[in-house]
Amino acid sequence: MAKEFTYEADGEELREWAEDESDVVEQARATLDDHGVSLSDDEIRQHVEVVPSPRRIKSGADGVFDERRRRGGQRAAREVVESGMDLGLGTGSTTAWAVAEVGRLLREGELEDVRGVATSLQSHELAKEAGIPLVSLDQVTELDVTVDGADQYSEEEPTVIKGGGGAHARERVIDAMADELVIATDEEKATDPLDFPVPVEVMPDARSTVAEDIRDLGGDPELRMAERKDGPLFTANGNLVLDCDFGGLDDTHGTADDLDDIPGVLEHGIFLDMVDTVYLGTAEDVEVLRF
Ligand SMILES: O=C(CO)[C@H](O)[C@H](O)COP(=O)(O)O
Repeated sequence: MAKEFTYEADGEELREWAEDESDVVEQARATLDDHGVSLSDDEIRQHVEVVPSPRRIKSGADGVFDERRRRGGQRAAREVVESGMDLGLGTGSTTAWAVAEVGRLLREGELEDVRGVATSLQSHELAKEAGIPLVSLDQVTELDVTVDGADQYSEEEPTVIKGGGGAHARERVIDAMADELVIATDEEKATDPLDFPVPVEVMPDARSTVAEDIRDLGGDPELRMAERKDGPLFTANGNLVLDCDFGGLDDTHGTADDLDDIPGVLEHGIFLDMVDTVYLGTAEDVEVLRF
């Protein structure tokens, strides 16, 4: 978890964040000096909160500190999570705010007896840091709620594309186990038709034949490369990911069925008929859509 300082000076909101508290205090002091405000270190610390660390999140600080994502994730956690629940914890920058918020509510005693099941190592680590008791996926068969994110969202049906973080195989299992699947996302991801390249997890040895089948369907598959490692990205299941650009998805069900039928495809990122509620962070507020 990182640390964030927020303070209002002359009607302006001052914000600083850092991985460590000592760094954020130093940055805050410099910013306050620029605004002619003098606070002691202890006073600064009173304006410091625990926030998700961008370190392990693909979209980095820009994604994590996007106000719309913060708003959508936090509000979803506050409104749907209740004491006693078993909770699926999604992956990505938006759900990171939901996980952090559940942790805060547990620390402050507003929630109790919540157990989380993580959709990825990223959300597992974050939940651990946030103080959410975790159980492994094979210890549960049902969940009350899963709060997950989306790479793109269409109100038609409603449908989401997932897998930008490469966690969509495990996300599908945990999303499907929940009585209620809540998607926390932001207005920029809402579009119709969906045109985000569909992440397809494939058996490593089958990547060429699967790519050929995807081209026959009209898609343009691109092997996802790792960052800070030579070669492709391997998922938590030891597989590869083909990001498949179909242009606009005019027939989402048809494309999903076609991908399901390709031997060697472990999972794709088109999630149909699963979403119950969407928390869409907007510039000023959060739009809640129930299906
Ligand atoms: O599907 C996912 C990971 O596999 C994420 O939920 C999706 O990439 C959205 O992430 P973010 O909220 O950071 O935009």
